Amino acid sequence: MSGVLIRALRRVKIQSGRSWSQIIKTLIMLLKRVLGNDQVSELLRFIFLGTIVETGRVVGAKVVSTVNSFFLVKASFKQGELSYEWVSAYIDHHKVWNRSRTFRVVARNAEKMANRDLAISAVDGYPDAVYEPSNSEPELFHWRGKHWITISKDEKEGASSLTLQVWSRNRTVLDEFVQEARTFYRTSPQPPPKQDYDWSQSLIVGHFNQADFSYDWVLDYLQSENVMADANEFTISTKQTDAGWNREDVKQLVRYVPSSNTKQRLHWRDHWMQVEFVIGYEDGNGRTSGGSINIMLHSCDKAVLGQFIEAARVHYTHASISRVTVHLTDNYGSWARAVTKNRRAFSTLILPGGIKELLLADAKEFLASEEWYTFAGVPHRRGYLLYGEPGTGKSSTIHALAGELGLEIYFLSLAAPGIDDYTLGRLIRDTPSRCILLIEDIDCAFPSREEDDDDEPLLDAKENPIPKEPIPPRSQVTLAGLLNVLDSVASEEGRLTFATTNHIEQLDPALIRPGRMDLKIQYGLATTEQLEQMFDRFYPYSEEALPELGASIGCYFAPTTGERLSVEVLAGLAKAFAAAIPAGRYSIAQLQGYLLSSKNDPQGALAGVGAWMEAQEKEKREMGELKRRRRKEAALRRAAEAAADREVEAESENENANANGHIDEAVAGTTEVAATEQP
Ligand SMILES: Nc1ncnc2c1ncn2[C@@H]1O[C@H](COP(=O)(O)OP(=O)(O)OP(=O)(O)O)[C@@H](O)[C@H]1O
Repeated sequence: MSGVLIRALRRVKIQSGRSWSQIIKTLIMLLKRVLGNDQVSELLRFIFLGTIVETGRVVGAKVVSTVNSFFLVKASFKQGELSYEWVSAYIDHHKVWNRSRTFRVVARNAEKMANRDLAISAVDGYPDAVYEPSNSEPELFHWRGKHWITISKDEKEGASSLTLQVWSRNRTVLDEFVQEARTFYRTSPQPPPKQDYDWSQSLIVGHFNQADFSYDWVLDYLQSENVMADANEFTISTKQTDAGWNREDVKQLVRYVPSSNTKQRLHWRDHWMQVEFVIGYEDGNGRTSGGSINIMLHSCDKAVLGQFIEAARVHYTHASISRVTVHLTDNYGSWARAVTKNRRAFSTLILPGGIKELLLADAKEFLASEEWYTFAGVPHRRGYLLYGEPGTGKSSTIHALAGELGLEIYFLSLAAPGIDDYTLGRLIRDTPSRCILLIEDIDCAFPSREEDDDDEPLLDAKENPIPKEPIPPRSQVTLAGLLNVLDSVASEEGRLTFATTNHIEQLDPALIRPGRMDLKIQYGLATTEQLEQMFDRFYPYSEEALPELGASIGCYFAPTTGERLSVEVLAGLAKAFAAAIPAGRYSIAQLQGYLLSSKNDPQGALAGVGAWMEAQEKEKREMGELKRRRRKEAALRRAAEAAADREVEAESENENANANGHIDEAVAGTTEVAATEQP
């Protein structure tokens, strides 16, 4: 074709100076010649037809779009939006995609699926084949039998979208559709899908940190609600301190603990919620901290979160009636997760007359008189110091009292790692009002404490007393820091502070003055009265006990005759037992250990007590001997080391002196040489 054009152009000669009419004529003539060519005219016909078709298509599309916008209402829903979940769940429920002929086959546990039609369920404990429609073609949905809706889905990893075209001029159909999808989603008994999106814009999200007490309430409550019922990812633990999540298996050896960042759904009082467990890190003592529970409520009513927290708190408090909660610190100076112990009945304490009653009455009176304290301008706090021999019941009293008063214990060891003046202050501020703050072995914290109560000075080979080794400070807490905390405003909120020590004489008087330690109670070794009470407690008599079942609580037999021991015989044995043991010689803990060895044989217990005491005395003597020997060896070693150090020092002094002498001599020699060399 280009050849034809070139030939035609060659025939035309355009000379300068010709008029425009001649040029036009020439061009027309040229055009005629070109058009006269068959190939050119064919080409032009194609161009013309193409233009008509394209124009028709554009006009048609314009008309369709105008008609669409006139007769259709369009809406799109993006993944990550709650509205997308409503519509997705709703159209899944109406099996809109079930007509699809394109599937993605996945392996799932179909038992809990909302749309089970799409699963080939084998019920053999193995995952089922589940058909997920992966339709890119729009589907026509005849909604409510009268409205046509075209639904198309654009599937993209994490960014899918749905587009709806409602065949109606009226937007109210779309409104009704969305409203119905929303209601369906909200009231559906099916759990909503697990979500990774940040929906804090539309839903209420609550974070409960492990360091906060609400964490314990929520954790306890969720356990009781069996929130892990449909979980399938666990960490298996045999530690009793780990929270077990299988409600029926509380006492099982193996515990199922949520794995890191597990998400669960829970239907709570008509609201769905997503519960996420973020597992903390374990410190050197095997305690975890830094974990949290995040709860996303399918509601945007903050009151629902409030109701949930209140329900958790009430449940926790109620459950605590039969147990005592003890909060412990972690390695970073924060309160870590609490442990709970069965409550100890106050009546099981064996203390000399009146002490229990005095303590209980004092604590109750204190807790009940907050107003009076405010009125009198006296800080509302009370300190108790329980001191005395080990194993005499100091800690047991505090635990029993906490159970009796329904208070939680915040246990502080001043020598624990991570506890210094600063963290101590923070810990105290973080405890709630109305609790028991327990500082055990308060004397351990300060350097004044001596390891040994044997005051007899040790002598070296020349009978000179050997100085005692200074004991390094065990705690980073200073006395001033502790006093500050005990006097702080944070301690004035109805807190009972209990401190225990075996060495009251080593405590600074400032620490135990009234106002800091208001009531001091001495715990001594077992008195005759306590011994008798203890025997009674170990071997009670019960009318209800069935002798035919053999020895049991409340029913004992004489090993020789096989006769059941009457209440009078048991009382006589108790008196004889108390009389056989010298008062103020053994602690209740020691005697408890002995009696446990003949739990069902009170006569045997009485008969064997003499031998037991002998063994105790022998052991005590041997222990005393061993301790003295060790101390002596250590002292001699220290003395030998000190002597060796002195020797080394003396030697080095000698060497220095000698070296200085040589240098002086050398210097003198040089002078001499220099003098002789002079001319
Ligand atoms: N007075 C008591 N009444 C009842 N049980 C007691 C008594 N004293 C000791 N026990 C028992 O002895 C064991 C140790 O008691 P506990 O820990 O209360 O003694 P403690 O005085 O606090 O000892 P430590 O000073 O060594 O801490 C516990 O099992 C407790 O049941």
